[in-house]
Amino acid sequence: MTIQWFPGHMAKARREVQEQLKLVDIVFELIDARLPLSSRNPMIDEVINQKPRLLILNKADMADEAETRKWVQYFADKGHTAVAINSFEGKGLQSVTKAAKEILAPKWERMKLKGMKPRAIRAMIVGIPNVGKSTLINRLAKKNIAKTGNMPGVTKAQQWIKVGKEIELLDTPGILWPKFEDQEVGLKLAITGAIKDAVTNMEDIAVYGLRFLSIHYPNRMDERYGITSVSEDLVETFDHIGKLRRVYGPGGEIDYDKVAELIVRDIRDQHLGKLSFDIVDEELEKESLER
Ligand SMILES: Nc1nc2c(ncn2[C@@H]2O[C@H](COP(=O)(O)OP(=O)(O)OP(=O)(O)O)[C@@H](O)[C@H]2O)c(=O)[nH]1
Repeated sequence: MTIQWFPGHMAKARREVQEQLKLVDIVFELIDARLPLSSRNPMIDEVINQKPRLLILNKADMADEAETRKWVQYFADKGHTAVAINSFEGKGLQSVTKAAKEILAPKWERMKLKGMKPRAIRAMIVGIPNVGKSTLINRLAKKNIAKTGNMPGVTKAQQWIKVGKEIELLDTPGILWPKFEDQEVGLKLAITGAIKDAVTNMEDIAVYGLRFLSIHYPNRMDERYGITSVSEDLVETFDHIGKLRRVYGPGGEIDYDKVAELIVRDIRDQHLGKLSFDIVDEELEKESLER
């Protein structure tokens, strides 16, 4: 689903999430395991405020496993529990319920001491578009009930989905906007397919992808394209890949648009393996320079 994020829509999305937040004990913040920073809503801390939160790194099947492990540790160091899952195949779902119970254990203990009857934990999922919110809801509910997206102007009664005995999940996820201000974040969202191609230039995405690979995954690039770096003259690199993969136009010349598409498709379809585009060590370095 494509959403145009105009200021009015952002304000409405935020209001809706804040209304839903009143109903729940914990927020499941869904992020893309390939982009644990770039796929987060820029205002998320403010929106969620002090509500307990579990970070869920979804699509872990497509991310670099070593990076994902480091990201889970990174968030733990910042005081957030994070789990990595694959909603598509339903892998790691038990870690979600287990972590939610652990996060809320002190509160439940306090309730028990006050003589209150134990009840199910109420949760909701929040995340940017395309991060897998509906897929996860369906997986947790074990049947197809989540609607994709919400319709403007239609107020829908909230429904609770039972997840085992101990968790109740709101059937409508909170959809918040991605980061826009940073061009690199935009390219990262585009290369993973989180942003629709129509709003981004395919050549820019391909060039970004190749440069990223040459820095972080040169061996994978070598295996696929027989090169480990991107030439100063981009035409040279595109010619090389075009010839290698026989991407010719009707006149026998290299078709650069198609070469760009091929590179992006190769990356998205994992022909270069599992890739992460937010790199923990880079982030830690940035943070240490800012200090
Ligand atoms: N490989 C993989 N694909 C996934 C996973 N989770 C979701 N997907 C795919 O990601 C795409 C988006 O999933 P949705 O569940 O529609 O995402 P959403 O966050 O509900 O999207 P919006 O309705 O746009 O807000 C779909 O093609 C899913 O099949 C996962 O863990 N692994």
